[in-house]
Amino acid sequence: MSNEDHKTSSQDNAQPAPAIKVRNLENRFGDHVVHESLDLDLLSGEILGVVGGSGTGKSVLLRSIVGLKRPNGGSVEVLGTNLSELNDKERSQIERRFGVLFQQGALFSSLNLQENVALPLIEHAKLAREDAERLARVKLSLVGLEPEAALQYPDSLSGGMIKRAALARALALDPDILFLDEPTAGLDPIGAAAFDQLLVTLRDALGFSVFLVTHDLDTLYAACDRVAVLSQKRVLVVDTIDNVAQTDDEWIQDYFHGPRGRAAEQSAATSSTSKPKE
Ligand SMILES: Nc1ncnc2c1ncn2[C@@H]1O[C@H](COP(=O)(O)OP(=O)(O)OP(=O)(O)O)[C@@H](O)[C@H]1O
Repeated sequence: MSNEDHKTSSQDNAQPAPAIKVRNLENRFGDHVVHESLDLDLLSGEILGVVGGSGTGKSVLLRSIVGLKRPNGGSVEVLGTNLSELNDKERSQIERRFGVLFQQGALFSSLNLQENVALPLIEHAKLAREDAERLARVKLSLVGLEPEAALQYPDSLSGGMIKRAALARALALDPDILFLDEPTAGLDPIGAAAFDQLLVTLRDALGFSVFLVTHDLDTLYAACDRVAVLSQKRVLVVDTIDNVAQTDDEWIQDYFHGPRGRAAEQSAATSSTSKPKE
């Protein structure tokens, strides 16, 4: 079944152009085909959760959209522009509209937090160091870090603080689209829930779109407007979580209706604060 078959009825009504439109995507490494005829839209302003079994190509999909892997076929349109038709300069202009947070956080350990967040502002926005660091402190407070954290180094911080700082850096250039690869991996459940809530709050306030690769069922329930499941080299289904969970597929049934899935569903049902707006 294609993505088109799974559109919710609200999507059939007038919708803004998708932030990202992936069509017929193919990715392979040698003979190993990872994606084939993969279609997916990231709707403007939505938080889309991308899930699938290990090795189904979630990270490769993210990397091929943000320009870290050139697809072997198909097209990726970002904000109405087909990436394959751009020269290097045009492409880097589009890529500046992306914020990316990888699983490891990837902060520079030799720089304190404000220097880490200031770096893209100095390198890409060409701000003077003092202005960049002032703006970096604003970004750090936006993600809920206290002013004292600005001068701390990554090694002295908790996992949750590092994720927040990495998020502040991903937001440094006011991106239109935020890409997150397993943002809650390694966080305790309370830290992970706080991160999910922060993501929803920032999306509501700033209006960016979010492409979020995750294994975290709680994140899917708490933060995602829609969920895309990767399987058999393509997107098997993309829809609201409730509709996805009803899809007749062995992996989906195990994932959503196994013990962890039931616990996440129950926790989402009893939570009064974390559900994003439809
Ligand atoms: N640079 C690479 N060279 C060769 N094969 C690769 C490379 N990157 C990824 N792959 C392969 O592509 C497939 C998809 O990898 P990917 O990391 O996207 O999976 P994933 O769905 O994100 O998995 P996980 O949930 O375990 O992180 C895997 O079989 C992986 O081994």
